[in-house]
Amino acid sequence: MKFTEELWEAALPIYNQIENHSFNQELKTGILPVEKFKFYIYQDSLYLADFARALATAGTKAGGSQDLLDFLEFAQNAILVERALHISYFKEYEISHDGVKAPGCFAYTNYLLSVSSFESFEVAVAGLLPCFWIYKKVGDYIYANQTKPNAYQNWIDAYAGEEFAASVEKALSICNRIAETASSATRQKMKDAYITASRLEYIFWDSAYKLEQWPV
Ligand SMILES: Cc1ncc(CN)c(N)n1
Repeated sequence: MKFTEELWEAALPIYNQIENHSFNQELKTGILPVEKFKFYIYQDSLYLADFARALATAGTKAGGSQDLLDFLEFAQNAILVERALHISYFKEYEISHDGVKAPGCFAYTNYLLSVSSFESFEVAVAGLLPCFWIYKKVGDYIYANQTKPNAYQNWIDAYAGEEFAASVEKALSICNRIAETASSATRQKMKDAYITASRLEYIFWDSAYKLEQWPV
């Protein structure tokens, strides 16, 4: 069994909750209230800036230059490709640029920055993997089951698309390769990091659905 298959099995209950979350169910049928989508897009724009930093930081820990290049390319895509999608939504929905990270976004980005800064390349890669893989799975699921026409079609197409799929395949293959030579203690830490990030993915959707705010 590939290591990533073990990861998938370990976090499957969390993934199922993400797929069934009202945010994704309503995105799928296009009935998600626009104010929740706007909240999500704004939070995600804050998320992507730190996600890119975490990817670049993880890359500096890679043993080989190809892995470094791949992580730098992932970081670049997070800013140039995923952000481009956000920019069009910022215009369409007139989303303003002022605001702070909600608690869910704050927790998730801080985790990614911390795992990429203070853990090994192996653990950092596993901690960053849900950002790729869960989005791909959610994108594919929504694409296959969506109600058409759907107000959120561009978002759905981006994460169910081939360009994103190629990055996900690359991240999965790096993770499998480095897990092969990792000790069992490191593999356990990789699994823990993967599960933590998967939980934070759930929290991020949930935060958007609830329009989560800090206590005042
Ligand atoms: C919260 C979150 N996680 C993952 C992705 C996909 N890179 C994203 N755009 N936002």
